[in-house]
Amino acid sequence: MTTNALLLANLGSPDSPHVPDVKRYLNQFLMDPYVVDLPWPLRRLLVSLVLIKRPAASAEAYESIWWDDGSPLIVLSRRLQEAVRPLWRHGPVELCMRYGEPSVESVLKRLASQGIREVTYAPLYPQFADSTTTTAIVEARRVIEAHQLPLTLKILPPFYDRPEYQAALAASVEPYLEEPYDHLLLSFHGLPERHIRKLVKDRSHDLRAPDSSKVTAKALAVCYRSQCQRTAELVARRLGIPDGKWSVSFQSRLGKDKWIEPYTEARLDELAKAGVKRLLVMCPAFVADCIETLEEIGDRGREQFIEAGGRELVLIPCVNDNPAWAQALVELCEEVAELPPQPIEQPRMPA
Ligand SMILES: C=CC1=C(C)c2cc3[nH]c(cc4nc(cc5[nH]c(cc1n2)c(C)c5CCC(=O)O)C(CCC(=O)O)=C4C)c(C)c3C=C
Ligand SMILES: [Fe+2]
Ligand SMILES: [Fe+2]
Repeated sequence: MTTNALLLANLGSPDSPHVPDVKRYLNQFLMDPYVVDLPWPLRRLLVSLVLIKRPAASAEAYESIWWDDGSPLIVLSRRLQEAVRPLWRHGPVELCMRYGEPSVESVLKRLASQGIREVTYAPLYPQFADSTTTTAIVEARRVIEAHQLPLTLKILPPFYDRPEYQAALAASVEPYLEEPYDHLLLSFHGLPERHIRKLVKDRSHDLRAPDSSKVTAKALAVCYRSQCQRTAELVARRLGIPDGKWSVSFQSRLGKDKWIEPYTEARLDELAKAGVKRLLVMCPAFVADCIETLEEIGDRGREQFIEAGGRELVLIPCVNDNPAWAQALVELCEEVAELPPQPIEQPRMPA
């Protein structure tokens, strides 16, 4: 194999937890047509309205979780990069972020200038969504085309059901099951239902389905909610958690649209009211802890659960830089790197 760089791509964070940086980051993020999928004038209007109050609220949330060496998402992604480096035998291992720094553009340009010609590109999202996977791929292709970079991309597909990932995920949860607990909640990042309806052609596809067993392969390939449900079923089965002792929910709703359900906020109340005292929560839409896990679940969610009558909420860390996850990621990426170059598909256009 020729020199093949591994490029890990995650979502990104603001440069600092201060309002101007958070506002710039939110503007870049929310103006992405794969995230807020409205025609430009409407998107601009809606995002401008969100940018009146949200930057201050988000800045306060970022401030509360920020580490000495930066945003947890970035620091943990860097640590993963370091853990992967000695395992990847084919070339350099780099890290980029879809929003903020280090940008996809700066890293791809640097790789090309170093003489790299092949890049294994790994969007670090276990489940597929246009607002994460597609936009990460479209941005890399845009950069290559705009700067005429002599790079071939080999892309890691979503890996929610891959045994390598599932084993690493389950191993990260196992120690938390040793003490008695009442329930395990798997809280995934939410998504407007519309994002899924656009992709699933089958009108009878059920966006409320309590399990993934009846979902067709075609729908599963593009339905984020079904992939989340399948992720949870596989990990619960692997860990031997009985049905009824685990459930799925979706967090981080923004705006007034209908997002996929059940909402995590509602589930936290329901579980406390149903007598759950010691609740474990894991967040398998994320491979690195971030504002969504540490602040939304670890701080606000915990407070809400206890106010509703629960006793303890234990937030299980993401796979982060666990050696088993670094090894699994390398195995998944090696498989992709060994494939012949993929034909360039036309990316699906937003909105
Ligand atoms: C329309 C809004 C949003 C969609 C759709 C969305 C999808 C989505 N996001 C992630 C992963 C992450 N999101 C993070 C933060 C975050 N997400 C949104 C909005 C949407 N996300 C906002 C406004 C924010 C910023 C924080 C806030 O103000 O609440 C993060 C963490 C970033 C960090 O710096 O820590 C991640 C990771 C997924 C997986 C997803 C769809 C599947
Ligand atoms: Fe998000
Ligand atoms: Fe959030």
